[in-house]
Amino acid sequence: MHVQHLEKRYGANAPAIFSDISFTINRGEFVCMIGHSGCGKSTILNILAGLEHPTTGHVSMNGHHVTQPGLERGVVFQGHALMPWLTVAQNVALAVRARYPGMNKADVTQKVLHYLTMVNLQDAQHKRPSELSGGMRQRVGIARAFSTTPDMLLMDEPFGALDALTRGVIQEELLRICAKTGQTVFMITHDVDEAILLADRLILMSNGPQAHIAEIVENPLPRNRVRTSIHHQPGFYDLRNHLVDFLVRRSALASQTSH
Ligand SMILES: Nc1ncnc2c1ncn2[C@@H]1O[C@H](COP(=O)(O)OP(=O)(O)OP(=O)(O)O)[C@@H](O)[C@H]1O
Repeated sequence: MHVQHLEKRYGANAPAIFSDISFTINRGEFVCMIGHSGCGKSTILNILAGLEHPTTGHVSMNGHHVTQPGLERGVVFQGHALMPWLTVAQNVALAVRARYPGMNKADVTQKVLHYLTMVNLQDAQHKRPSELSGGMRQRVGIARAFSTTPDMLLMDEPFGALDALTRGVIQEELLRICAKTGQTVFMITHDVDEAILLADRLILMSNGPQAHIAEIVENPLPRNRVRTSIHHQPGFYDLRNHLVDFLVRRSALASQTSH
């Protein structure tokens, strides 16, 4: 996916929320975007999803301009966006059938159960979203996105509402899936440790308004990262300090110098 010179303004005379946002996401790569609230991360993700349009600039994937949502791009939102009248299993099945129209019923059911088990919701498959906690609903949204095996997974703070234990399990599952399938991912997170564990590359945004990309950092830690031992790996604390220092100090400086 190529992202070129994105700028977003709400109103002709309004200041840009962000400008000149350009980056590439290579096939099989896991890219995280980090930045303070309001710098436009969700808006950028929505543009990559085709749900919003930039004021200027464009996004292309597999040689086509992204202008609308597509099944080859799976989105996990902060809010889960489930159909309230369908059960958990039916919500996931709906997505699987949309993505694979010819798949037989038994295969759909098996796929649904596989991804619900991944997020530990196999026992809740016949419940409706209103009967679930917020974290459980979020896990259904994650299972639904994974179940469609999209070319690119777009995730806007997908684990923010989860308890630490579930979060860890799903992070590890995500790493496993990515290693196995070469899944391409663009993810927004506020969590520095999560970004270091998951991302091959980190895009650091300056503060808004008129936010821009302050820095793109390659993760120097090798790809076989493991959550429980990553902090013992050489280079972990250097990277962590660099990111925390950016968020605490340099993100605001980067924004001032751009004005
Ligand atoms: N429809 C809209 N009209 C006007 N301003 C908007 C609209 N949507 C978003 N904004 C503004 O654009 C800016 C960026 O919003 P966005 O949600 O993309 O930021 P974010 O970095 O994802 O924040 P957070 O981390 O809090 O989710 C904010 O200042 C927001 O108020």
